[in-house]
Amino acid sequence: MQVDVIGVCKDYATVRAVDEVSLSARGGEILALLGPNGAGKSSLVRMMVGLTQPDSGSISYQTGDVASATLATTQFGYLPEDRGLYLDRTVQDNLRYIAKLRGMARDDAQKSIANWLQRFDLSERASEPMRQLSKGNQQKVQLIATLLHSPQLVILDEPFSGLDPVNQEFVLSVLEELRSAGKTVILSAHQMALVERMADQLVLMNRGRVIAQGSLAEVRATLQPQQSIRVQFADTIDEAQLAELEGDMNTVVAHPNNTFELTCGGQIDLAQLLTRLQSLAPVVQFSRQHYGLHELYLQAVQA
Ligand SMILES: Nc1ncnc2c1ncn2[C@@H]1O[C@H](COP(=O)(O)OP(=O)(O)OP(=O)(O)O)[C@@H](O)[C@H]1O
Repeated sequence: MQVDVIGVCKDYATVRAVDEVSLSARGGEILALLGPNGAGKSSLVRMMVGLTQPDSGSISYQTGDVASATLATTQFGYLPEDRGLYLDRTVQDNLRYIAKLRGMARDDAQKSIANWLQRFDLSERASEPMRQLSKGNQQKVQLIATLLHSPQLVILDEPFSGLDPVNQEFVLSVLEELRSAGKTVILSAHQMALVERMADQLVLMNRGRVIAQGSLAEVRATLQPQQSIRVQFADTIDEAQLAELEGDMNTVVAHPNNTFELTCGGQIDLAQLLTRLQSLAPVVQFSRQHYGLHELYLQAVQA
């Protein structure tokens, strides 16, 4: 299924929560929404699953040749930010209830529930009230409730929150499995290292707006992060000479062994910089630090 969000805005009383957001999520792809608290991620996903309506713009869904402005409950699974299962009811009762809401036949529901409980290592907890489970295990039951009817579109608001590293890895593998099965996966998350490993498309939001989107390489190109360069000269150099280059640099930090850490803007011409450095003394090492998603994100939202 393809989800197309075009120029969507959403206002609450005094705040524009979502501001002219456009994106396309496709089958067989994981799209990750990233952004600080209050960036508008939950407001956006709530509109994508039809819980609220955009004030302007449009959201449409395409399955094969069939386009629609709405989703049937069987077509999507949604993990809400404020989790919604009944704490006094057992794990099994909760999941049966959700399966019924999703239109599953009793036998299919039972099989799917048993299968997912086993995969999430919760089979033995099936008859316990939700309240007795740890936060992480409650979260796993919520995930099962989202996936048990095998929806084409899976939308997860912070699926990793409350999970320990082992369970985060497990959920990551489940999401990759969904992608391999051709499902459309949209999630919001704060765990950059996990997102960087799995997402095909990133949508970085801040104050309701998209500030960068695309693959990690495309996001990097859009944000043009600062470059951090390490240079080592063969001989001692006159630091005053290096300082003359400082017009181009944000910072120059000296280290032992004629080594310097240079920080400069994203657009600097590295070949030209190297030539200029070589005019000071022979350069024996010249390397650029690789920025991961975490650093890109921090630079972007703190700008
Ligand atoms: N129901 C609501 N009524 C009024 N304001 C709201 C409502 N829901 C969200 N907001 C506001 O809209 C903005 C975006 O909030 P939203 O929850 O979408 O952000 P988020 O990116 O999901 O944040 P978080 O990472 O903290 O979950 C915030 O300023 C928030 O206070």
